[in-house]
Amino acid sequence: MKKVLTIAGSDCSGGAGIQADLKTFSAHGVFGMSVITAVTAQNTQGVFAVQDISREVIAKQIKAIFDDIEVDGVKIGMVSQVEIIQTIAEELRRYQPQMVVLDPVMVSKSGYHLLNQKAETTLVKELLPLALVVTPNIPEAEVITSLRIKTIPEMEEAAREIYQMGAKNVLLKGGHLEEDSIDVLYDGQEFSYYPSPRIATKNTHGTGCTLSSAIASNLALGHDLKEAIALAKDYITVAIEHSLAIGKGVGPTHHFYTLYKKAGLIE
Ligand SMILES: Nc1ncnc2c1ncn2[C@@H]1O[C@H](COP(=O)(O)OP(=O)(O)O)[C@@H](O)[C@H]1O
Ligand SMILES: Cc1ncc(COP(=O)(O)O)c(N)n1
Repeated sequence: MKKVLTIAGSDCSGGAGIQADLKTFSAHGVFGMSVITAVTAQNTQGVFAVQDISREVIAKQIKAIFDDIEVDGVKIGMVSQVEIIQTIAEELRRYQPQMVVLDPVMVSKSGYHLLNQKAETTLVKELLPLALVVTPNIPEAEVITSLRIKTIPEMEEAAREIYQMGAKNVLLKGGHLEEDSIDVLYDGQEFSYYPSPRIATKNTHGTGCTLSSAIASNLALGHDLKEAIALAKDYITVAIEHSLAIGKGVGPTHHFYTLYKKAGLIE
């Protein structure tokens, strides 16, 4: 069985972060592992508190996994602050995993800064070069590049800029566009496009976490990057189509729709 690791924050309400990542890994038939960087108190309505985990304990979690287990894929999500980013970067430089997907989580859908703003440049400097692909959403790409992004050509321009900052591949996600939800990949040579019609739902809590974990799973399973992204895009589209009206705010996506359907557990 392939083994995939998420390095991210805990979302107690189960829609985003570590919890979304582990559900995504399970739905892909890979063995999920987690290094927890922070514990958040959040739900579908907002983020109410964050307790960062100490850099020592983060480093020891990474060491405990890599010293013992062969890791086939890594996804990085919420990393909070400068010291935590430096610790993760140091450990990854030591163990050198090849299949790293970096989701540069900055602000929650409810507007809470999950990444200290002082750490934005550290994230780019330290983690971007270690990743095979970085998956910013439009607001994150705007922070990284200082560009304003509203159209596909503007997404292409931003993806080029992020590539020039040291990313091997840039997948700029289009969930925040007004029209269809088109994700744009730039590999330094050409653009590839992953379109889907916009699904009319407010329940998109954890979509970015889920997409990056699905890409990491597909890479671990042996797919090349373009294939891994295409399959992950299909997975997130089904997960949003069947998203769950749980809680009073922005509900989570459905990780197991296809599996449950095949098993006859849902109509
Ligand atoms: N309403 C929607 N309909 C269809 N796809 C969507 C929708 N919202 C987001 N997506 C897709 O979900 C994934 C996550 O995108 P996005 O919402 O931009 O990321 P984030 O959760 O980091 O803000 C992308 O593949 C995007 O195209
Ligand atoms: C612990 C944690 N990590 C990440 C997100 C971003 O979630 P989204 O994918 O909805 O932007 C979150 N809300 N909480």
